[in-house]
Amino acid sequence: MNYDFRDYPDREMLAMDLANQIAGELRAALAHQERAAIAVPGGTSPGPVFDALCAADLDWSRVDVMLTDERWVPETSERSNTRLLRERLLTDRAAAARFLPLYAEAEAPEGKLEELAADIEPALPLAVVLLGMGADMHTASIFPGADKLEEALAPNAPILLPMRAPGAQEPRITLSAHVLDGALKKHVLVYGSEKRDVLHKAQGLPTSEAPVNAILDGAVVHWAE
Ligand SMILES: O=C1O[C@H](COP(=O)(O)O)[C@@H](O)[C@H](O)[C@H]1O
Repeated sequence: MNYDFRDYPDREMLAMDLANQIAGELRAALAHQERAAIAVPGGTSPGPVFDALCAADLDWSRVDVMLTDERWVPETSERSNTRLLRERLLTDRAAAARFLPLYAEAEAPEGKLEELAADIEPALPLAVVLLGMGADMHTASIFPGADKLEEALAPNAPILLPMRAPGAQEPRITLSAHVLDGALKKHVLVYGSEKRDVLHKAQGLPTSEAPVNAILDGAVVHWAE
């Protein structure tokens, strides 16, 4: 597994620097293609990166923004990744971007998979992906022990999968590993010594135990305490 590990003095510097890198990569993609797609995580880590990225000076009207994964909850829920995205990324200059949702009102993700994937397919491959990682080595909503883990890691996986896992409070929907790994530029955001050690321990483990390994090759890991 070959990835670049960047260690920052603090989270604020990481957020500014990472947002600048991503903005540069989106600009570069837009210089030679009509549209560029970016997938970003939810959870507790990416908010400050979104706060910096939303002000980036680039042609957001040609950018497709999607989540790497979503919890199957409405936007009114505090746990909605879409809500975080709308509040912290799809604002300021980035309000001009096109949002491709991973949630639609339905009891369970299964009923909406095809509809949601149909909108995402023309936007692929991703120009940029930003991923998070849980302390259990999950990334996006590809969890160890999940019901559709093997399918999500398969090279011929569909774009989207529903996912239920012991480590997840609610049903999830996730981009598959090959869609995430197929991004031209891959970034992983990790805070704190516990997750740094977890990432280190993931080295050499099979992707079934450490799903994050499925996307690490060629990625840049951005870390701050
Ligand atoms: O549930 C999720 O968790 C991961 C990690 O989140 P964090 O709060 O530990 O940063 C996140 O990357 C994913 O998008 C989210 O749905």
